[in-house]
Amino acid sequence: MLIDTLLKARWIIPVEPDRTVLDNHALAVHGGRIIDILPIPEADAKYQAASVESFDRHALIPGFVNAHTHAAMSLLRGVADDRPLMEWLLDHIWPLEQKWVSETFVRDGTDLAMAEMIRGGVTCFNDMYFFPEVTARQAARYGLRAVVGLILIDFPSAWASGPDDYLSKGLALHDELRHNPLVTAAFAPHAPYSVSDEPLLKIRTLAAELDRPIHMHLHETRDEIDQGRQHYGMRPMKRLQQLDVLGPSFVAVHMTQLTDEEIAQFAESGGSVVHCPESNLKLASGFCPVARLIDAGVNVAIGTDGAASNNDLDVMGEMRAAALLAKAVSNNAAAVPAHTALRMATLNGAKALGLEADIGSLEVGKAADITAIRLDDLETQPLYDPISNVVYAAGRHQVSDVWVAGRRLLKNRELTTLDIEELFQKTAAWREKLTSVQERP
Ligand SMILES: CSC[C@H]1O[C@@H](n2cnc3c(O)ncnc32)[C@H](O)[C@@H]1O
Ligand SMILES: [Zn+2]
Repeated sequence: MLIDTLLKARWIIPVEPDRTVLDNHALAVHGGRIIDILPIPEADAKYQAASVESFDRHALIPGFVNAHTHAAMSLLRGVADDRPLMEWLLDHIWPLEQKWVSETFVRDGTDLAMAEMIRGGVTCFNDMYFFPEVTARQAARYGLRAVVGLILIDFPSAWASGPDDYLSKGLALHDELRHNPLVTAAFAPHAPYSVSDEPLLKIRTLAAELDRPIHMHLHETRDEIDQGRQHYGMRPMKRLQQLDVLGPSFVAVHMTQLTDEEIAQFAESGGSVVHCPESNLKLASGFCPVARLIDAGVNVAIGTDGAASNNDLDVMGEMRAAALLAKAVSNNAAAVPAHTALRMATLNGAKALGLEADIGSLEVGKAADITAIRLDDLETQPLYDPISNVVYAAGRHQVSDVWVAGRRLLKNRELTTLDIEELFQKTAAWREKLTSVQERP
């Protein structure tokens, strides 16, 4: 049988259904999907392929899913380090965004972020930022899978004049994306302290009607809980419960402040949590109780948050940090073992975004969203257990190749769709602009 591509690999780590690692197997890819997984000799006998590639020192794994980011904020990397969330946001980031965010800012920032993510093995990102139609257009243009946030925040921005305008622009974008094979939409109300009840109720209804996830920052810091108590007389999660916003399509980002009762209630709701360990550490927001959430049955995925709070978009780094932190926080070295961490960074992200039928694991019928990781480097030798080395030893510099829907976006560490020199030039120009403007009397 003639197919598009045969990818032969020393190891294939499918993630689903279990911890199995396939030795010397091949992935048969046709029409952007995995149509077969079989031992190399059988693959050679069964398929003729337009392209045959051998990854004899590599593991092929499902592409990473960055389940929470603000891609365009890569242009703000390092502008306001070493501050707690509210000071960072209110005194630095929001004033900068009010001044600089535009269609071109989002285009150039998203391109930079996508280049970084592709080189880090990410094949899908869940974004929340202004001008989401620009993020959607750039993702489709350069071949990365994305879920773009139909954002809503109570205050006006360069993108929308107020809650109703955010909603109508979001709905128009959702309509535009209906038949897009790579880019879909999720409702993205910013946070409990920045979105009032009325728009939240509208989002609840629309999300149910259109069968879209609701992606929101929640219980990020102690300040957020205190503010919720003062303004609404209750903790933010309770308010969302009362508004009936929680449910299986709800994606709560951060969740560092949780009582045992809230963990049980969130598990009962069927929602997902996106854990962003490095952003939580850097902003000193707190620790997400990942092991307790997983024990309660919650689907926990992994996100980087934006490059202004992290300051990178390295999902492999987050995956490792998530595994290590979970052990320290739960005082249990067995918490979040390597395969669980890998699953959080792939399949659980896909589940949170409602994309698990299509991506998140290497299975027949799923899209060919694949990442190749070199395991013959100094840093990844000796090798006893490929999953251990992928999670605990390898880093994003070992990512050699990346495919999304069968299209190769990274070839032996070279980006195939984005021009790196152009990215450097545009990024330098933004840095110049942001730093050269001084207030004159
Ligand atoms: C409405 S667009 C998204 C909005 O979120 C801001 N943001 C970035 N990181 C965080 C975070 O960790 N917590 C809360 N808000 C964050 C970003 O600057 C945009 O204004
Ligand atoms: Zn965020």
